[in-house]
Amino acid sequence: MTFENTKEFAQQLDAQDALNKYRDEFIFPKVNDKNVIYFTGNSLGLQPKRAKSYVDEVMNDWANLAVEGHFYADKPWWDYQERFAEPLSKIVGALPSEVTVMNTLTVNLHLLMVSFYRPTKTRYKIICEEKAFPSDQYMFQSQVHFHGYNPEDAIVEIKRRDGEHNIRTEDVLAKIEEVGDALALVLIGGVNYYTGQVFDMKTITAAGHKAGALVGWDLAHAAGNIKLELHDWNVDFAAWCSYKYMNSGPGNASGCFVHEKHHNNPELPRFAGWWGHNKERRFKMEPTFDPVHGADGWQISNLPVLSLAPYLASVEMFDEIGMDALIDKRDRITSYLEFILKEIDKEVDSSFEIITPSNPLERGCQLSVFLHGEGRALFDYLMKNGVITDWREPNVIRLAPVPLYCSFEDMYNFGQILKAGIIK
Ligand SMILES: Cc1ncc(COP(=O)(O)O)c(C=O)c1O
Ligand SMILES: Nc1c(O)cccc1C(=O)C[C@H](N)C(=O)O
Repeated sequence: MTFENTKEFAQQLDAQDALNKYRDEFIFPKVNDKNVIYFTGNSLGLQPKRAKSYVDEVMNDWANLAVEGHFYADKPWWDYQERFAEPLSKIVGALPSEVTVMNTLTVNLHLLMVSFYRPTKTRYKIICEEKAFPSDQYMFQSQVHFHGYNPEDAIVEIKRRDGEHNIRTEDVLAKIEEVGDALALVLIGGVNYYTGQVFDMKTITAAGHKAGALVGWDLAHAAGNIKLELHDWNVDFAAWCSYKYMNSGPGNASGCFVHEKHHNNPELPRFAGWWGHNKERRFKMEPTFDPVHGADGWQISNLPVLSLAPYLASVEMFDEIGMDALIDKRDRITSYLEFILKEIDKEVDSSFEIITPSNPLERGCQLSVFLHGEGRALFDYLMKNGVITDWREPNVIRLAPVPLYCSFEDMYNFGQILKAGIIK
């Protein structure tokens, strides 16, 4: 499709966009009395207007029913998480029994490592990506220490080639083969937080299995952003946070995936708690743990229903729209933003380098831009002028035009503000 850098053209794209009406479902912060152009849904999604009524419902049930709310609320609290199974399974490409919601992302990765990182004297290495999100690096290091291994030896990072911003699939596959019999686990961010690169999860999962390892994915930047087929790709486990593309609110609950092939394995260790115990018998207060079938069997504590409420509101909105429609708009709006950036780059005496892959199959909605000719002053200018983006050292701004609430006109307006900020 050929694009034009004009307001009229952007407005025409908005008029043709079936998702444009969802923009009105979100609350935008204002700068100078105008809605901001929000590019940081990859860090914290905007608040869906309908989230408040879901939270109010729990607050009212608590006020009116108190402890009885566990069983007699309209949405009883004791199995509140089961409402997520259907919609969430469609978002991540899983069976309903393979997903659950609980805890937070790094906590869940640690808990899943209990089951899926079981190093032996000879097979103990973990393959991850170079410059993984710091929390993942700390998680790896502490897990490896916990098992008595040396992180420098046990953690194998896949490097970028000199002068390249993204990791090549062929290099991941070569590293898996090289580590071979020593490889216990492959665990990579499905979408890299810094560059927005999408990894070929299907191919990498198959290669990990071929080497005799297990394969998990950190889907913080993938869930609700890209098409996932976790069940069909035969992924062993995965976890994600819900506060980014799934708009559930700051620090909110995480989601987990455990492939059904692991559900009935009595050998698999896990850290247990009463919320993972046989649902029908949970309140019989029995002494021996009998896990619920499926990913719910990894639950530990009774759930923070107040925080699940906005997550449920959001997941139901995804269910209404469907990932295919979302991804269709995502590709159009991301390509339009890419076009705008290139147009502005031609018009000004500066130089931007988009370090995210240009192939739509290798990216979600994030474009990470290296500002060669500009520095932090440009980022500050954008923020002051109502463009909410984020700055990552040394010189990168990340722009995520989230298809649920960003408009094509936002992209055009952003280009004009960017140009004024550079010429100034
Ligand atoms: C890839 C990745 N992993 C882990 C985290 C940490 O998540 P949490 O603080 O919810 O554990 C984040 C985001 O903060 C992330 O982007
Ligand atoms: N969760 C965050 C927070 O509470 C404060 C600041 C940033 C975050 C983030 O989520 C960062 C995000 N994972 C990233 O990709 O940079």
